Amino acid sequence: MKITNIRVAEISVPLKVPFKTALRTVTSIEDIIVEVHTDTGNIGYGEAPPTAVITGDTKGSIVGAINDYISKSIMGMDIENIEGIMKKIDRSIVKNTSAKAAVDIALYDLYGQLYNAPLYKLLGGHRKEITTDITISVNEPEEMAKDSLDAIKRGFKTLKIKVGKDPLIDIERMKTIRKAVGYDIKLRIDANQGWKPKEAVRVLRKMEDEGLEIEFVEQPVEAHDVEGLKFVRDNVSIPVLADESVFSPKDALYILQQGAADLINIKLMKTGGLHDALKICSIAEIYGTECMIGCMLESKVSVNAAVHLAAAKSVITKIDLDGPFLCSEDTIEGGSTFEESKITLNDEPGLGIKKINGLKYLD
Ligand SMILES: C[C@H](N)C(=O)N[C@H](CCC(=O)O)C(=O)O
Ligand SMILES: [Mg+2]
Repeated sequence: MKITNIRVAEISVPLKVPFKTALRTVTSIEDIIVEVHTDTGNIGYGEAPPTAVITGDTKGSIVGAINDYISKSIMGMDIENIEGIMKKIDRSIVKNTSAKAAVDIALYDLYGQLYNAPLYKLLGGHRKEITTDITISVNEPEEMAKDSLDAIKRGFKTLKIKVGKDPLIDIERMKTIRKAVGYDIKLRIDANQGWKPKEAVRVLRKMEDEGLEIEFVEQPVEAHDVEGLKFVRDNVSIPVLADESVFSPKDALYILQQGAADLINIKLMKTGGLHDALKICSIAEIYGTECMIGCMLESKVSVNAAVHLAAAKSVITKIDLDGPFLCSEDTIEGGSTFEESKITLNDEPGLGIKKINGLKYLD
């Protein structure tokens, strides 16, 4: 099965409500879709979101990296040699992890098709169903409490609450939400780098003293501030999860060697796809550290790849794959089924994606 063509397209899907974090506000998913075509007529699908504030990747840079560097480096190669292909991609251009992820995902889709097996079975086959949280955007406390109750009505039992805007209001946000939802619902928080280390310790200790039962705090301080992350971890009881601080397997190793986090958030758009995400799983296992699998604002294509990884690997114990639940429409036929908080895998080869509607090709 040899690579004969790589096409890129745009997909646009409005969100149900604006997605707001300490870093940005977004109203629709505007992602790049990749199709890898082969001499056997098979097509592998991938996706990349332009999350400039986190990965540095824009739509233009994703398309340029794929067309001008990645595609050229692997054209004509055999899918059977996935290891060789991944080495070529890695050496074709530095950084550009979202572009690399889109192509990597499409190639793993083809790898599954080549061996007529669903990807999660090739990668480990640990389970067939996973349960995700859903994100509550950062807003005024009352509005967030209402959004939380709405999410619970939709069937979600774990909420990921965005904070990191203003420390005092963040405490108010969590008090109001906990009061509204009670104690049967798990609350995890994501500050998206919004606090300074000492500020984070003050806010989190207050949340502990108030008995708010926070499952973990995600990325309390700036991405580069590993020392600050460790300071937070050493001074609060709430477990600390590293998100923006960990892109590559090397980053994961460094964070764990420094003892700077209790948990690692793996996102395919940070690792450059499944190939390096698998390495983080192995590193985390060696350190006895559990992982979360997360996503950016992605639709069902790349989230499906993350679903397959999560289903394959037992070290991934926390799931934040709510991208498709945030979308107002589903333009993708096939793949895993997203119902309430449950994501169920099917046994179609690869990712099982049949067709993507509404694509605007860029060639
Ligand atoms: C969508 C997911 N639940 C999430 O919250 N991801 C963010 C980054 C999303 C973005 O800004 O595109 C995160 O975990 O930081
Ligand atoms: Mg995060």
